[in-house]
Amino acid sequence: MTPEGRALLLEGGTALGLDLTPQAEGFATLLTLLTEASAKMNLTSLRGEREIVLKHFVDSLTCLRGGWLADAGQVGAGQGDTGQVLDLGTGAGFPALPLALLRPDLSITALDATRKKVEFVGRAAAALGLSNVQPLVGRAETLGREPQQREGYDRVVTRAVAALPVLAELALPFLKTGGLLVAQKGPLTPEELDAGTRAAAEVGGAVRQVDAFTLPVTGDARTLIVVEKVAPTPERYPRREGVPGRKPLFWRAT
Ligand SMILES: C[S@@+](CC[C@H](N)C(=O)[O-])C[C@H]1O[C@@H](n2cnc3c(N)ncnc32)[C@H](O)[C@@H]1O
Repeated sequence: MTPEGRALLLEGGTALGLDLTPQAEGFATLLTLLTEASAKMNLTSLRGEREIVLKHFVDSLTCLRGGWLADAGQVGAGQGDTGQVLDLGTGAGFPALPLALLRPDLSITALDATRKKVEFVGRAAAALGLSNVQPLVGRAETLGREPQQREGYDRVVTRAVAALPVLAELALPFLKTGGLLVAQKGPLTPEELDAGTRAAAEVGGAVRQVDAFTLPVTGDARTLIVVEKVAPTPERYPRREGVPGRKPLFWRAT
């Protein structure tokens, strides 16, 4: 990472109230791994140090806004003191890898349907010495029905994966009652929020916060949506693979 890239990383962190100095070397290694791997396969659309630092690294860490992940281990008392976090649709490891660098106390499962992306996340986690990241390949619709996955997590984080009604159906089955979905999105329309609120209620959730803000340095619009699981998800959800995206609850497919 160049001195300019490091300065941007630290500036972005400061804007989020985070001192990233201790993790700067880890982020530099991740930048190298991502750049090398992207030259060989289609891992991420973002290219170039500035974009990766701001729109992958700093953007990923905005899931820490509001402190919703601070007490992830407190949910489901008696299950150990490590918060179980699922990153649903992690892609090349975002937000899972930046989050794991900052929060060794969290046990993060990085799930994606695309094997080569998950394999990259596993390789990157090993190179970074992150023993708190577990890669998982598969579709959320199917894994969310497996007994060892369903209701297995304190938090689900997810960045840039789907419309809110789709996220609610895919994510809520993974959460213990009392757990939280922390969804990172771009701008959110009132219509999407309305459909997402109704979809969340259908699968056992309630929207707790909608936090609209701008990404440090770039000024891009972002929204962090927090949904609490207040009741078990009905057995019929999630519907079979592809259906939540094709026929979203209370929403039109995009
Ligand atoms: C636009 S990418 C975002 C990746 C990453 N979260 C990021 O912010 O860079 C969306 C990812 O979600 C994954 N995905 C979408 N629907 C999924 C599903 N039903 N189950 C598992 N992964 C899914 C895709 O394979 C893709 O890698």
